Amino acid sequence: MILLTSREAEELDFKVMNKWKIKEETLMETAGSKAVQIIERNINLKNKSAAVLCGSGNNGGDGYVAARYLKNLCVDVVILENGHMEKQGQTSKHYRQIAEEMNIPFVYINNEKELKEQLFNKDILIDALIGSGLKKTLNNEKIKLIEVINEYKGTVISLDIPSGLSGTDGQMKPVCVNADYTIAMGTLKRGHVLYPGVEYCGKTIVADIGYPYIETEKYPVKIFTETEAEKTVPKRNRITHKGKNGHIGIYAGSYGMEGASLLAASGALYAGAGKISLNVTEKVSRSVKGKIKEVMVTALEDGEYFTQKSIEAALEKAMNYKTIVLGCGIGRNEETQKFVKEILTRYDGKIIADADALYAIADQHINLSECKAKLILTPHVGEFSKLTGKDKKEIERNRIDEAIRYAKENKVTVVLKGFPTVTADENGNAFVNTTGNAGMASGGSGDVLSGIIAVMNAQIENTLYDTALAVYMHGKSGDILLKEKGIGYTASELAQTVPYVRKMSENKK
Ligand SMILES: NC(=O)C1=CN([C@@H]2O[C@H](COP(=O)(O)OP(=O)(O)OC[C@H]3O[C@@H](n4cnc5c(N)ncnc54)[C@H](OP(=O)(O)O)[C@@H]3O)[C@@H](O)[C@H]2O)[C@@H](O)CC1
Ligand SMILES: [K+]
Repeated sequence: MILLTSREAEELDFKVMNKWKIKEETLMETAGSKAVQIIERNINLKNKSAAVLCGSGNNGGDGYVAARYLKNLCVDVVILENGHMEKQGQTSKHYRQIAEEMNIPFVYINNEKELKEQLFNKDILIDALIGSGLKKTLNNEKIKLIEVINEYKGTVISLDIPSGLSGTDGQMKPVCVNADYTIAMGTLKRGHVLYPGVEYCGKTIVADIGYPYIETEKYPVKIFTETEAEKTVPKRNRITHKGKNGHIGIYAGSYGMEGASLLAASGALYAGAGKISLNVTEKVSRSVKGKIKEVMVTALEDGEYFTQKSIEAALEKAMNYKTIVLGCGIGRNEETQKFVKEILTRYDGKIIADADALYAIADQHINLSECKAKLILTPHVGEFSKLTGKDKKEIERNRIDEAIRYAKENKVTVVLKGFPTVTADENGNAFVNTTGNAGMASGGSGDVLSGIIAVMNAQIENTLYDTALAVYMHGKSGDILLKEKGIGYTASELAQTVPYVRKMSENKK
């Protein structure tokens, strides 16, 4: 499912009207009627009263149409208006006139007091004040109206996007309607899934208003949905064997951080790896050997952390693997960072570079476009800030575009972890993930993810989809655990829940 900025949404409307000759009247009629169908499915409308607050733009136009369908369902409906109604477009005017001819009452709202009076005793408010046409910061008049809406106790349904919320970056300008439901017209906008916008949308439901999919599928940023997971998840036939399901090589852990290597191995194990080899140093091997029976452990060199001494042995072993995980808990010693640099520049397979490997890339100024390996980088915002030299807040404000830019510039796949996690590839395509929860912000969760990504990349053949699927599964495991146990579930449990998620997606294929 595509995810658009407000500008892209505007551009898509324009294309649909001009190239595909679907008229504005048709789009607005469909938007308003679908909205009421969705409302009817979610709320009992019997004996209910509703106010539809319409602005002067096309969002208000959707509101007039919705008011008509509500009236047809015998809802006691009033239309409230605010804004420069004289600049209303022809299509909105047309639907306004129909509502007038149906004797739906109209009230112009001059100030917040009048809005408060009108909302008194109304069960439902349809917010059609401002949609994706929001420009810059709200004026005082609109801010006060939105504050009244946010004190209102009835059910609030925003058409397209809560008024005051930016569809592009999910920021409030500086306030926005706090909706119970948001009915997104045609497509999701970034503001519906980015923080803090996502907290103000309530339940977001997309109304299909008939955009031709050939036009929409061209947009490069998409949500990785359950449907994508079902289509992408690898399916095994009966004659499979462990060699076919991917031999995963993990180079992880150092003295004191042994657990990271085991968690990456658990991620790979429960995601369904064919074989797993865990490569560590002698001192680490003493504590990890035998901890996971299915994992083969090899000590590449003596000591507490990897150094250049074991590069040749590491590269020789790497020839056996389908994908490699590099970096979880390896530490940030200069010698370890040189070990990372040699692997990245000399190995020509697929590497999932995580945690300390990302620090090595930044500290050793490794030129990623010169690396032979096909790289998947999995930074959280702190690591991404280290890689790019950018401020964390700046990255958070623009996490989708930042991930895409970095992936394109460095010819890598990036998994920018956080809320929401963004998986971007070198061609400028990206998936935004909507599974996962705050319980996953705990030690070891990222190590598990690296293992899952390695397996999905070993079992399917499209890096962007494989990686996005792994991110989806990881988050979904967290969602299952949150429901069953609550916050406090562990990274090990996250790994152990992955088979259930995989089964859910496989069964629906
Ligand atoms: N085009 C189509 O075919 C389709 C479009 N569709 C629908 O149209 C919507 C987009 O419509 P749009 O572009 O007309 O803008 P829209 O969101 O109604 O807001 C404009 C008004 O908001 C106000 N306003 C803005 N900024 C402000 C500020 N800072 N401070 C204060 N006020 C501010 C300003 O009003 P004013 O107060 O100046 O009168 C301005 O006129 C879209 O979300 C979807 O619902 C769908 O039906 C599908 C088909
Ligand atoms: K709205």
